[in-house]
Amino acid sequence: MKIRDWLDKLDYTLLSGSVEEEVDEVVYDSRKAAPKTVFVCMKGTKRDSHDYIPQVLEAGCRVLVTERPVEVPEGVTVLLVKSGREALAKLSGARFGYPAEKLLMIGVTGTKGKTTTTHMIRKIMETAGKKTGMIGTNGVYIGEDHYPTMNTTPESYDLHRYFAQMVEEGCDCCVMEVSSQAFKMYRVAGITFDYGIFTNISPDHIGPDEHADFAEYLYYKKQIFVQSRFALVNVDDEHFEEIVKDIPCEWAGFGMGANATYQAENLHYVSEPDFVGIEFDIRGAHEIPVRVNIPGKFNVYNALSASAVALKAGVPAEKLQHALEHLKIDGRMEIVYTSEQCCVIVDYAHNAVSMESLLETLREYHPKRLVVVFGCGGNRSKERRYSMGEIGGRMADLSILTADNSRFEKVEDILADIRGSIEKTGGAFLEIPDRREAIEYSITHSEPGDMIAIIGKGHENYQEIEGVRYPFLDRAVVEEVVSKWNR
Ligand SMILES: CC(=O)N[C@H]1[C@@H](OP(=O)(O)OP(=O)(O)OC[C@H]2O[C@@H](n3ccc(=O)[nH]c3=O)[C@H](O)[C@@H]2O)O[C@H](CO)[C@@H](O)[C@@H]1O[C@H](C)C(=O)N[C@@H](C)C(=O)N[C@H](CCC(=O)O)C(=O)O
Ligand SMILES: Nc1ncnc2c1ncn2[C@@H]1O[C@H](COP(=O)(O)OP(=O)(O)OP(=O)(O)O)[C@@H](O)[C@H]1O
Repeated sequence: MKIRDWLDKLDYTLLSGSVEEEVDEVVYDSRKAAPKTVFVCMKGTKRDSHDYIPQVLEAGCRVLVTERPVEVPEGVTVLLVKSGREALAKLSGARFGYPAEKLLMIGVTGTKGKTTTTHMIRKIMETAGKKTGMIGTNGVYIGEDHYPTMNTTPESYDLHRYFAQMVEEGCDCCVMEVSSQAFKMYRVAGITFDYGIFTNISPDHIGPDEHADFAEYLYYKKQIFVQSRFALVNVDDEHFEEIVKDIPCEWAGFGMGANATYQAENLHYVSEPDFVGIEFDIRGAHEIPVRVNIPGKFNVYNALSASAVALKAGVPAEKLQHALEHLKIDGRMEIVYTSEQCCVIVDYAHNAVSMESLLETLREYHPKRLVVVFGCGGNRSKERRYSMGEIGGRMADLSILTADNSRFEKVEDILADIRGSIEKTGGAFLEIPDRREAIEYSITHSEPGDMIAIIGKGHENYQEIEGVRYPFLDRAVVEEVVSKWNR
């Protein structure tokens, strides 16, 4: 392979050397440089990898992609580009033979609901016999294999590597979460999504190393429209008009509003001993009644957009109905136990906005008592402790305060911060610093008809204490407690 073979989508200026140089790999970490690799330099948020060029050349690399002219020994090939990250994305696509073009690509962006919606789409597609790879916060799923990832949307090189693996393993489809940060950092540059979903937007991810302000956050989220053939947009979002302003692709709306092409009507909250979820009718472009096996009004939106994509992709209504009725998503409104006595839900809600919407939606099921077990992470903003404490006190019948990744702080100190705000509300609360004991207490002291929400960690399978991650999975603890308690 010659570097020339990977340059068809790249805008570059050849500063030295030759495009006839032999190559066999693209790398963006100097520690992986070797003979026949192309090293792509970029200015990161912490380091500028142009600084590693001497080590890279030492390791035998002969082709560099740089954002500025650099001094190199004669014969070294230097390709000058505007953005190293964008170049990495384009080169990686070429390196793996553009695997995304061989898959039905579905991208999901938005402040909330990305993980849930991608899981729903995968379940529906697989029920319809379409093998589907998935990439997002919970990791990468290809067939029975699962790979953890550092970011919601991994770096472009890794994305193309996973797409190639999906193609190799016979996937028809790939559904992935696309964070606004991914658009900003060109992780998905050059990819066209057959369907792009915009779930919703609210102020989040604004601050150092993320977005300067809400306008920038919205701008990057809207890139989904630039890169999609067809988009689905939440018509009920507070910012709907801004979202669809100057939208460059074909699109349809989903939501409860009459202007939605995929509209939800006749919504019912179902709470039966063996089924807790939502029922509604999809109206508009189709007329299909569905039952979704996870509770929460916001899951109507997640299920609607997932259904819209599936229906557009030709999935039969009965497959869609079957998939939604038998859903289970790790750590997202996951019903771990349900009986006449109580219903235990594990959810990832870990900030005030998601905690509030979660408790609000669980209230609609009219539980005898709504009990919430939660804590807050250590060495993070204290504001979260005050706001989550206030919401627990105001919206739950009982809050059980406990550990949640205390990191280098004492759990008791974190709980004291939460206590400060919960006390002001007059809401009932208990402090049980050990998370296992807190979960156990919530179940063994339940009253018939209780709904217990264990929140904050969702799918995370560890507790982070003083720099060490100890195995801990809320779901497993609930299952253990319930089996002991039922004996
Ligand atoms: C702020 C940010 O997004 N940073 C991302 C970025 O890292 P960076 O630019 O800071 O990297 P850097 O450490 O400065 O290094 C620059 C370059 O030097 C190279 N290097 C480094 C060391 C060395 O010895 N040799 C070398 O060549 C690195 O490989 C890199 O190419 O590129 C890395 C590789 O792709 C990402 O893992 C990293 O995400 C960090 C971990 C992060 O926290 N990102 C968050 C903000 C994020 O992306 N979040 C969204 C989710 C948001 C949501 O929930 O909606 C996500 O998609 O995960
Ligand atoms: N459509 C939605 N609107 C509002 N809240 C939602 C929605 N879907 C899920 N949630 C709530 O937000 C939490 C996170 O959901 P999910 O993981 O699906 O979103 P995400 O976009 O992937 O979020 P994150 O970027 O934090 O990983 C859920 O646990 C639930 O409490």
